[in-house]
Order: sequence, then C-alpha cells, then structure tokens
Amino acid sequence: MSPQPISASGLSGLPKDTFVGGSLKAFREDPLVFMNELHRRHGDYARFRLGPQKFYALFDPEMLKEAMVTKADAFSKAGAFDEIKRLTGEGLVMSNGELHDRQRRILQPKFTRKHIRRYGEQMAESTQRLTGDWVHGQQRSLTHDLFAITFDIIARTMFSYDSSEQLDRIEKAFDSINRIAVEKMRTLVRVPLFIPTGQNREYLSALQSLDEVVFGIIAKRRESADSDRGDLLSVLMDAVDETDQSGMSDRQLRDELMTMFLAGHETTAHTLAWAFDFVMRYPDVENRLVEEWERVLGGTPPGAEHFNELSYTQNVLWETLRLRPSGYLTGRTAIKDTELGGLPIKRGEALMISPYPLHMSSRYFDDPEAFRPERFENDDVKTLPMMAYFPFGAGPRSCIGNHFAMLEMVIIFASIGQKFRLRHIPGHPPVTYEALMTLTPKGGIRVTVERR
Ligand code: HEM
Repeated sequence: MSPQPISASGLSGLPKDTFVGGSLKAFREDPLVFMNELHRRHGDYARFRLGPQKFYALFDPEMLKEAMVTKADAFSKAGAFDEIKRLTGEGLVMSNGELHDRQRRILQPKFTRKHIRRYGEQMAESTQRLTGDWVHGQQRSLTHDLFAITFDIIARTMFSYDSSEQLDRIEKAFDSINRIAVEKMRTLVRVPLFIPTGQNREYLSALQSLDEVVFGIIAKRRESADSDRGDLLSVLMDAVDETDQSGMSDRQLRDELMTMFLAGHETTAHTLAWAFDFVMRYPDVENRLVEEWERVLGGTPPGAEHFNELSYTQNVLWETLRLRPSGYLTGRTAIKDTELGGLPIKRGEALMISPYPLHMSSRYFDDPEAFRPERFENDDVKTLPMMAYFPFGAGPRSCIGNHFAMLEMVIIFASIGQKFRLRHIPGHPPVTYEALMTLTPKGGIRVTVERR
C-alpha cells in the first residue's frame, strides 16, 4: 500500500494552546491528512477553529476514553455534523439525551452477538443471489456490487424489505445526499435549502426519494395483517413509551429506519471494497485466505457457524479497518464545562475525533503503514490502550451494529472469495480515498472476476 502523503496547507506551526487560523481550507481539502498533521505537529491534542466554532482534536487514548466513555454525558452529538440530521432526523446516530438512551435500550437486544447470528443465513443468501450472474472474465464495478449486497441485507434483515426494484434509485439518492451533505458541512456559508439552486434541488429530490421508500415500508407494515415479522421494524413498532404508553410516531420510525439504512450499508460495503483492494495487492494474504476458506468451508457457503473458525478472514477485516476506518470522523459538543486529561473544555466547544491518526501511529503499531493482518493474531493488540484502536467507536455512542457488521463482512468476503479471484482491470489507477460520510474508494473500484 502506498502511504497517504502528509501535507496540509493552512496549518501554522503554532503551539497547541493557540487557536490555529486558516484550518478550514486544510480540513476541506482532506480531513484525514488534516487530523494526521495536527497530531504530528501538536501531539496529544490540538485546538483550532473552523469559522466561529472552536474545536479540540484529541489524539491521546486517555483523553479520548474520557470524552467517549467515562465523561460521555458531558457531550452531545449536536454541532458540526448537524447536516446529517436532515437525513437521519432523530434516529439513533444523531439523537441525544433521553431520546437516545430510550431508543438505544429498545434496539440494543436486537444487536447482541447472539441475536445477530440468526441473520447469517440471509447474509449468505443475499450474497449468493447477487453474485449468481457473475461470469468468468467479466469486468464489474465492485463498489456497486457491494452496495447492492449490503443494502439488500440490511433491508431484508431489519425491515423484511425487498429493495431490488428500487435499488438504482436508492443508490443514486444516497450518492447525491452523501456528496452534497459533506460539501455543505465543510462550507461556512451555506445556501439555504429553500433557494432553488441546482444542488439544492438535487438534494431535496434525493431526500424525497428516500422518504418515499421509508414511509412506504412503514405504511405497508401498518396495513399488513401480519404486522409482527420478528424484525427490527416490528420491535420499533411494538415499543411503547414507559411514561405515557404511546407508540413511536411515523416520524420517529422513519428516522430510525433511515438511520439504519445509512449507518448499516455504506460502512460495510466500503470496508469490504478496501479489503478486496488490499487482497488484490497482497498475494500472500490472498493465499492464506484461500487456504482458510478451503479448510474451514470445504466448498460449502459460509454461515454464522463458521464465524469463529474464519479467524484470518476476521483479521484481514480488522487490519482493513485499521488502515481504512470507514467511520473515520465523528464529533461531540460539550453541553457543560468539563475537563479532559486536566484540560478545561467549555460548554459549546467541540471535539473532533478520528481513529485514523492513532491507527497510523508507530507508538501503537509496528510499521503502521504496512498491511499486516497477522498483527491481530498475537496478544499485542489486546495490550494496547483502549482507545488506540477504535474503528467502531466506544462508550454509550459506540457502533450498535459492530457484531452485525463483522458477521456480515466475514460472510460476504468469504462467499465471494471462495468462488472468485478478483483482479483490478488493466490500467486501473491505484485506489485512493475520498473522505465523504464514510471513507470511500474514489471513483469506485473496477475488477475482473475469475472463477477459482
Ligand atoms: C464496518 C462497518 C461499520 C463501521 C466501521 C461503523 C462505525 C461506527 C462508529 C465509529 C460509530 C460511532 C460514531 C460516534 O462515536 O459518533 C457508529 C455508530 C453507529 N453505527 Fe456503525 N459502523 C459500521 C456498521 C454498522 C452497521 C452494520 C450498523 C447497523 C446495522 C450500524 C449502526 C450504527 C448506529 C445506529 C450507530 C449510532 C449508535 C449510537 O449513537 O447509539 N453500524 N458506527
């Protein structure tokens, strides 16, 4: 893998307790390079300003643990990432306070390691069906295929919804929203949505397309005689408020569905795309994977029962998440005055948090730029400080879908890999990233598929 260059314009070499001006340009150019550079220049934390907002970027595992775990109640997720709320509303990713705690309590039991095992069969079935027409020697868009598979899985397992007829429309809508929302979040002066610019019209029409899909799912379920399907939608629809015994409004249901769709497909699709990209570049890793798939699966499709034994497959994914953490950036805003590692943080000040600079630090990882799944085989990783490696976040706002994601990725990766060898199409440029809502392979990845 070629290391990403470290350079960022607009950063001055001021001491970390000075608010750095001119950060917006560097942040807009590439937030990952920006965060790495802050870490390299300032060490454990840095202070900077994006427009009027003061931020702290944290790189010290202890400070991160305080911010995300032990003092999590001093922070909310409002603030710089509010644009995402247009899509997810008050769903789990962006809600705060009591509403978040209640919704998390309702949803959590459906995401335990034990519970998600039941989705293994559907994960395998979707992968088999959607790769069923792959032909030896054919060129395909890997990123599109992985979108189709992961979306099919989240839609069927969570909401018993067959998305096949709407898939192109949904993919296009998510793509538009992703690009436009990220651009808006990185701009200080945003053109209000009621002004009919071309970009605003595209944004609103994409939001409307997704709303139609999601409200359609809810309406159909409300009409259905057989409304209890045992899926996540049934759990949400059956939940009643402890205080007034009311059920969830269609709006809250819409927000939770939209949140699961958003959080639950692109993160896994892109991690898998990066994993295949690494495997195509590292033949030794591919050989070890093929050996494991033959030994553990012996030609049968993978399922939840194989998960533990597919340990090298898991390690390839853990290593991919280290170098390409799809949830590469998050934020918090202090809702009261507090301290992190003795550093005072005032109410209204914000935190910018990325696992990437820690994942790339030689303090925690030997030869950090090398793709070496073996590093997850020994106990070294277990002895790292808690927040030196955190692709799924930590604390009360950690990823609720982490077990779902790992099982899904292992099944998709092994299902495709045991049957097909993927090769970059000749002349394919090295894949670089685009820091959108998740860490996205820029321009997609095109491959030739060969039957093994
Ligand atoms: C490789 C796959 C995935 C990665 C890397 C990932 C990463 C993350 C991270 C870092 C967070 C925490 C963000 C923060 O601290 O602000 C998060 C939260 C969340 N993730 Fe994931 N995620 C993945 C897959 C999934 C899947 C498959 C689902 C759903 C099935 C999901 C649903 C959620 C939800 C609902 C939250 C918000 C939790 C809360 O605030 O209570 N994620 N994810």
